[in-house]
Amino acid sequence: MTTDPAQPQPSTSRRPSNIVLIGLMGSGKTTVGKLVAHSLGFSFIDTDEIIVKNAGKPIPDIFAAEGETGFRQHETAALQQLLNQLQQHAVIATGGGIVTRPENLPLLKQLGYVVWLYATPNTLHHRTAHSDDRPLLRNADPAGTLRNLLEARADLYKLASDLKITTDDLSAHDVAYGVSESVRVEFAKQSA
Ligand SMILES: Nc1ncnc2c1ncn2[C@@H]1O[C@H](COP(=O)(O)OP(=O)(O)OP(=O)(O)O)[C@@H](O)[C@H]1O
Ligand SMILES: O=C(O)C1=C[C@@H](O)[C@@H](O)[C@H](O)C1
Ligand SMILES: [Mg+2]
Repeated sequence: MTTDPAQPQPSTSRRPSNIVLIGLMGSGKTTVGKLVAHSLGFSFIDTDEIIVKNAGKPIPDIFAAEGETGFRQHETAALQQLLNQLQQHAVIATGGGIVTRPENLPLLKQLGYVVWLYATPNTLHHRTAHSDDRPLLRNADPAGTLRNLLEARADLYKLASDLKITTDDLSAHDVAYGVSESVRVEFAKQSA
């Protein structure tokens, strides 16, 4: 388990007891998020699911009809919706591009403790190659796209997160265990 807490740790004393997962497509936010929620007895929320429900159509159709800009507007609205109905004890998986709008970064931290699931583009490519439901990877060079997205977003993930977990050599269950144990310690500190 490789974790990297060596980044500025904002005060979390008044933040809700939620876990927010960020990272590129295929980093495991949805898969790991469900496992963490199950193991901690938390509820599970996925911003991609909220967007699909609100828009009444799947993500590729939203991109086709409204472009990436339209999708990003739905994404910010989903975060605002979550903050307006703020829950405790939830695991919130996000979409891979949630950090690309600067106004989303403070919203993520207001929602909870933010964990960046990191993997190399090669790993991400292997994990996403079987599926066609990610519009940004529907092109001739999805591995190159993932490399470019990592380059463009890495600093944003770092800025937005309280903790980074490198997942390349870990099963989804191992990652979930690492997240659960890290947040147990964090939430115990907060309530001390
Ligand atoms: N640590 C892991 N080891 C092996 N496979 C994994 C791991 N984490 C996730 N996967 C697999 O990778 C695929 C993508 O995972 P998942 O959909 O959870 O990613 P995501 O971060 O939610 O992506 P997106 O940003 O597109 O929503 C799934 O098939 C999942 O089972
Ligand atoms: O990384 C991204 O920009 C995306 C990731 C997915 O979770 C979806 O939110 C959508 O396919 C866009
Ligand atoms: Mg997901």
